[in-house]
Amino acid sequence: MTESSAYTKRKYVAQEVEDFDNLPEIKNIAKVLKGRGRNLHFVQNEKGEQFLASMPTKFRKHVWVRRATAPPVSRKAPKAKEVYKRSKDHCNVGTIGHVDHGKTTLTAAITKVLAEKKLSKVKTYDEIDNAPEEKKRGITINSAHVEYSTENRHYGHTDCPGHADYIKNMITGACQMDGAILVVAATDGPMPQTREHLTLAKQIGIEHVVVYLNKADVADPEMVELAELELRELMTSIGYNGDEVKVIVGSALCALEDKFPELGKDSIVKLMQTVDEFIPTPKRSFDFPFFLPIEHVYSIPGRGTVVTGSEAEIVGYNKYYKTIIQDIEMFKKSLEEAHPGDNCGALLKNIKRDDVRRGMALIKPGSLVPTDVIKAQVYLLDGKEGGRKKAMITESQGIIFCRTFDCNARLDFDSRELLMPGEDCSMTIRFIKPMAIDKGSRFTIRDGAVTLGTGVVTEIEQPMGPKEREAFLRGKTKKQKEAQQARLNELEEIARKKIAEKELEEA
Ligand SMILES: Nc1nc2c(ncn2[C@@H]2O[C@H](COP(=O)(O)OP(=O)(O)OP(=O)(O)O)[C@@H](O)[C@H]2O)c(=O)[nH]1
Repeated sequence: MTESSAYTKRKYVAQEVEDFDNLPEIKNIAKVLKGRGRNLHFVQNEKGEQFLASMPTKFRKHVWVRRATAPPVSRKAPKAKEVYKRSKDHCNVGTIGHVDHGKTTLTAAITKVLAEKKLSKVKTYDEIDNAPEEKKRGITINSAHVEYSTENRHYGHTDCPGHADYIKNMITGACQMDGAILVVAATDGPMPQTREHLTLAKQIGIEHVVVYLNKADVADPEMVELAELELRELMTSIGYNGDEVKVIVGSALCALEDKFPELGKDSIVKLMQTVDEFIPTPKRSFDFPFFLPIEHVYSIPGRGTVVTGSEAEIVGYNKYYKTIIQDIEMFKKSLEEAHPGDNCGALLKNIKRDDVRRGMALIKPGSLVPTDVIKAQVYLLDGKEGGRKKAMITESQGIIFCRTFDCNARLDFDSRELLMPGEDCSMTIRFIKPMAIDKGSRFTIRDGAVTLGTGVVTEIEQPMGPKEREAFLRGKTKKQKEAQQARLNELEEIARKKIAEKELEEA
């Protein structure tokens, strides 16, 4: 084959990759390419298949693509898409826990063990953690979605990242869960992200957690016992019933490698029996208009029913688009109708990839007016619960995480200036952009790497008018800032004294 014949000219649509938040693996490659005057682009062919290609910085619509990197063109008629059959109740679970404690290994092991009963397709460790399909489509690679069934239920399983840097993705992943499998390595016992993931799971509203005490193949019985004891204590301190929680001891790696069945395969069978028994299928509400929070091309559990051909609106981050739902898929199977709790993807008419971002919501037209002002009841975590030891002062800034969105906001307390750790109060929260949020939504407030508190929306207020918004975004004048700083110093002093007194009392 000559060099020139290795290229094909086709009308591919290319779009530069700009957001690397969920593509850390290619971020460095993109940097190197940039130095050479080339950029990474998502390229889409006539069939809608997407892949990544490096191209000169300038955007071009007609691109030369190496044959090897272009998707193979099948001469056969395309296979009819499998249809999702609703023969069992559907439940969303997932693995949470500290980095390297074995979440992905366990996810792979569950699919392997259930595949022996033809209840799942085997997903290897690499398929889950490397998700080439996801990379190709330019969606998140940090939390992976797999499906499997037991005799009783069909499961959507989200494997969350454990690393502290990816907490944002963990929150999005955990929002989809009706119950969680907490993975703890018996060799380490509970670690910082074990606590953080549990705290966040509790705040998001995950009431049912089953524990898999992993790596029992390399931990001696005393270590396993100690890890279990520490974990039960930790869970109690976070508000779970640590004494009653179900703990399954085993080794995901042994299950994956077909070694020591009593530690491996048998523990996975026991784990899934426990999940079946102790994580109840939530009652789904069909009465509300549909609301699907967007996580790139995936949607996470919503309410109401979505039918293909439905008109819909995309709202959030001060954007509004009208669209039509052309197709719905769940785990690559076609759905006629999406039900609340389905982990589905929707194909939307006349919507460009860049129009939509994580955190927006696909809703029934007119069912929700996005707002930038809400009233909420907020609880400030104390140090023992994974929060800060510091008090929070009115007019503080924070990042609000709600379903799949995160947005900067200002917190103005109602009728007080100080909120001590362990206390709660009502407040008005102003977002920097109108967001898709409704009464009763639960959210988490974070500041950098720390979870500050948790809240629930009590009222949806009218969005700010243009003048109010402009003033809000402009911030305070120099004089106002100086006056505020002086008051802040006074309040911080009061808070310090209060905390010192409390610590003295406790001692
Ligand atoms: N000995 C032993 N090693 C295990 C076991 N389970 C997982 N591992 C190893 O632990 C390491 C981390 O496993 P992962 O499954 O990637 O951990 P993770 O929790 O998914 O990690 P993150 O997704 O990065 O948070 C890998 O080298 C696994 O082979 C086990 O049961 N026994």
